[in-house]
Amino acid sequence: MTATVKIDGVSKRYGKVDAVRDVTLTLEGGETVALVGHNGAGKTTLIKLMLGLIRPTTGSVRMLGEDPGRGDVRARKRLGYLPESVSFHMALTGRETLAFYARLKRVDIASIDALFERVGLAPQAAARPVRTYSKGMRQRLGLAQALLGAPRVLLLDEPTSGLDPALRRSFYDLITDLRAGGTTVLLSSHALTELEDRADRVIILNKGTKIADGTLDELRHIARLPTRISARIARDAPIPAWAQDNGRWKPGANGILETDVAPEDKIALLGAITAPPSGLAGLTITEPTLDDLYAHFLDDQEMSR
Ligand SMILES: Nc1ncnc2c1ncn2[C@@H]1O[C@H](COP(=O)(O)OP(=O)(O)OP(=O)(O)O)[C@@H](O)[C@H]1O
Repeated sequence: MTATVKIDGVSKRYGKVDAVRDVTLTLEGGETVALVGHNGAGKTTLIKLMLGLIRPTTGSVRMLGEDPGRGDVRARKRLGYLPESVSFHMALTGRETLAFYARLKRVDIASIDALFERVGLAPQAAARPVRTYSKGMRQRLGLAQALLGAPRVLLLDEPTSGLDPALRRSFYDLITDLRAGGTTVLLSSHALTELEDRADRVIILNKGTKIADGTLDELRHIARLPTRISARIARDAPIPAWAQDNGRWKPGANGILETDVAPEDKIALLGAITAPPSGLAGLTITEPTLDDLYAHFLDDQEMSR
């Protein structure tokens, strides 16, 4: 993989507000990365720095090897951006809107029909004024705009907010195709649950500082949060020896026994309870979710202040 985005020691200060503080990160080609953080954590500021819309107070930003702040059109063409709230001219049709952005980006207008198809906007819809569009259709048009010129880096700010589940699914299918084609996709979002299976890597920002960066497995490894094991014993089986350890197992609903186990003890415990005769009728293993990890890293940072 090759690095497409390199941010080195970047800070951005607005008056007395440190919107981004000393952030260093690298994104690779073909990687889908989730950028998560509370409101005001600095996500949009970081994206604007990557686009060259604002300049860092200190540090350097390199997008595809170039400084995005130089405003070089060729370099910009290879970046795609979907802002948090897309606002289009309501009187223009979808096709006119996309043609306008294609001209701005100096992209061949002949490519826009394929883009409409790619984001799932029918030709009849493309011929209608944007004011008649639903929120989902506007978001699709926004995505088509971001995809103009087949960017190698795509920066999407809250791309699925307000979309229904079917639209979200088709949105993520598109992201999967882009990832396969080698595009770097950065998704800024609050929707942690839906990102869990979609992002290769998660970056957590808090108050402008990067507090975690890794795959879900890496973050789980660092956080050392316990895994929950829920075991159901077969009704007609005698109570197995392992289930008699009242210090470990707590009774849950419907006769299920539950315990939280530390990462280093998990395999040994699973081996012990599944060894025949286990008496088990069911077993559920729940790893810490992205929500749990997010809360953990935020607490950790607050405690170390
Ligand atoms: N142009 C600006 N002038 C002054 N302060 C700003 C400006 N832009 C952002 N900030 C401040 O910088 C901090 C980070 O804002 P930013 O918009 O980057 O956060 P965010 O993580 O994108 O939040 P949200 O999830 O609410 O969109 C906030 O305290 C915000 O008020």
